[in-house]
Amino acid sequence: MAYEILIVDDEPDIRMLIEGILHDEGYETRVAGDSDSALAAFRARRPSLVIQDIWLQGSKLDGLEILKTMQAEDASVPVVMISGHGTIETAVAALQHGAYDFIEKPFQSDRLLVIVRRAIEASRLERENAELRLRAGPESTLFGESAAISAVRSQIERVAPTGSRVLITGAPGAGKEVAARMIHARSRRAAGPFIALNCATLAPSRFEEELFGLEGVEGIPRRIGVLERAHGGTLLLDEVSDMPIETQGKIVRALQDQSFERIGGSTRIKVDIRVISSTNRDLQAEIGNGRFREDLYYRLAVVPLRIPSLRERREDIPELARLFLRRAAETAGLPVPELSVDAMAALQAYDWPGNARELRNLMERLLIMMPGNGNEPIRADMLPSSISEGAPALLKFDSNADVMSLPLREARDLFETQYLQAQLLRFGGNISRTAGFVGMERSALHRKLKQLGVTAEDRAGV
Ligand SMILES: Nc1ncnc2c1ncn2[C@@H]1O[C@H](COP(=O)(O)OP(=O)(O)OP(=O)(O)O)[C@@H](O)[C@H]1O
Repeated sequence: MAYEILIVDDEPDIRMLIEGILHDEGYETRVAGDSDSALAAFRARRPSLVIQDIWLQGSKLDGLEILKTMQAEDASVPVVMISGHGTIETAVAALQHGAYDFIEKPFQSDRLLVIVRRAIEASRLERENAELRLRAGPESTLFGESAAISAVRSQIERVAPTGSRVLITGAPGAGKEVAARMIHARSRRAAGPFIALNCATLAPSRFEEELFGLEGVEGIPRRIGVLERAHGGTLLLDEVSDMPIETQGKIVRALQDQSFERIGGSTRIKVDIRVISSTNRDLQAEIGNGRFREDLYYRLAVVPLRIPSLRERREDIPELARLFLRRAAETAGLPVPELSVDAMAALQAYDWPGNARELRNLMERLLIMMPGNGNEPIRADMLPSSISEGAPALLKFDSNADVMSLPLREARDLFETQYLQAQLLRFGGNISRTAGFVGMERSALHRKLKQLGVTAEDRAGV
């Protein structure tokens, strides 16, 4: 099947020129001259790629706004921007809004074709990767060597075989579902099903049918709910705080009796299920404002388990980053790239509001977008600017010409300060582990930090 490319440019000559170049290479094309027709074409049939001019005369939206709209509707279609002279800043903004690349006018046809080929290949790999990930099955081991995640793992080992209900709390993307799968995999129910119900994405009107199923009547087929499907195994109620309050009352009863009726049915169905729930909200507060039933809370939170955010365990970042890169490379059939020291330090200094999920997505994107397909190490300057800008000052040391104007003692103090700040950041501010790594006694490190004026705040990296 030929790839189809949508060309959006207000100048008919340029559109024809690009069409000609692409047709010669066997690509199919569609064209649009303004934002309305561009978006209509995009919505009518997804192209394999969009080539989008930044400046469009007489168009409702400019190229950047069209890009944002397309990305919001379907980020899997790569967009290559065309910029005229003096619009490089806009082109950079386009990259930040998800454009794959940009090409400056006037351009050589070879250059355009290289970018087009690469963009299509990258999006094909990205799609394949997502499919393979689904097939490879989800993660059921919480990786990481920090004290915080090791403590979570030992709690899991203890609680898994008991069959107790567990309430897992933690920020979005921190690994709550991985923890739930780990509990299931290490329980006596491991051979039974693991069913996850995401309460945040389910429409309130569909909730009860999804949970309890439907007794088929008069032409409506019978539907089996998740409570029945999870029989003999584990049911994860993901984002449980989003369950409608009326449904909460019904699930309390089902949990108490380990039995329920299908909607429209009158036979009680007995099940044997372990329920694990997860939330990123404060359920006590939800109880306080009447959105969550207290009796359900006490039934679910027999054993509470908190998954710490990634920024509370920065030591785990290198292992997780390498793990995610390796997984992505294996599924894409590409070599596993190294992460340079400066890239790793920048990753460790970043706060990861999206937690492990954000790290995983970034590693997958880097692998696919990298030049040289994994043969070169990933450097800090290849990371998004929000991450590379936060890299510890140490990394800029080499290019810091000012240091050459300092006497040796001051230059050494500056180096030691930056070096120790960066090392403390790697170890989450933990003095003992930092001391062990840099080869100093704990007390000597304390003295040194005091002498250099490195404060507790610098140590925690906040
Ligand atoms: N410690 C870990 N080891 C391995 N993979 C992890 C770890 N933590 C998270 N992941 C991966 O990060 C992604 C997000 O994890 P998960 O879905 O468990 O987060 P979550 O806390 O349930 O998120 P949400 O609150 O959005 O439901 C998944 O792809 C998961 O495989």
